[in-house]
Amino acid sequence: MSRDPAVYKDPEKFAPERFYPEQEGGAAEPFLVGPFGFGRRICVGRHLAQASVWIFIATLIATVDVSKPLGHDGRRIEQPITLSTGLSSHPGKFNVVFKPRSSESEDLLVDTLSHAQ
Ligand code: HEM
Repeated sequence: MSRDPAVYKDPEKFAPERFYPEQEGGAAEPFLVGPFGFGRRICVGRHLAQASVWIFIATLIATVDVSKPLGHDGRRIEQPITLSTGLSSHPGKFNVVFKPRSSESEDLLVDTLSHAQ
């Protein structure tokens, strides 16, 4: 459903801006509805789940740089991206480096984590 070329232009491409409204220069492609079910038994936690993912991603991209790991030769290690198939699809294992953007970012993350435990 999420990769139907009749609904999504170039559906395999990672293009979050596809969901922007037309007034903001986007294609206004529809948000997915399937992952949380349908009808009267639709997931009651969907708003909490979506808000939690939003906060997590926003925190991550605001505070850390995410990059490919370096090999012994100092070059970035390229890794194949694989996806499982089935009822839901998960990415296969790959390594990344999370590096705080600044000492302030690092302090913020450490402080936040210490309150979460
Ligand atoms: C990304 C996270 C989540 C996904 C993908 C997800 C997905 C789903 C799906 C597919 C269903 C079945 C809907 C159907 O039968 O049509 C469901 C049901 C349900 N979910 Fe979630 N869910 C998520 C997070 C949560 C959270 C955070 C909570 C609670 C805080 C929650 C509570 C429930 C409950 C109670 C049901 C049963 C609803 C019913 O049968 O009336 N879910 N969820």
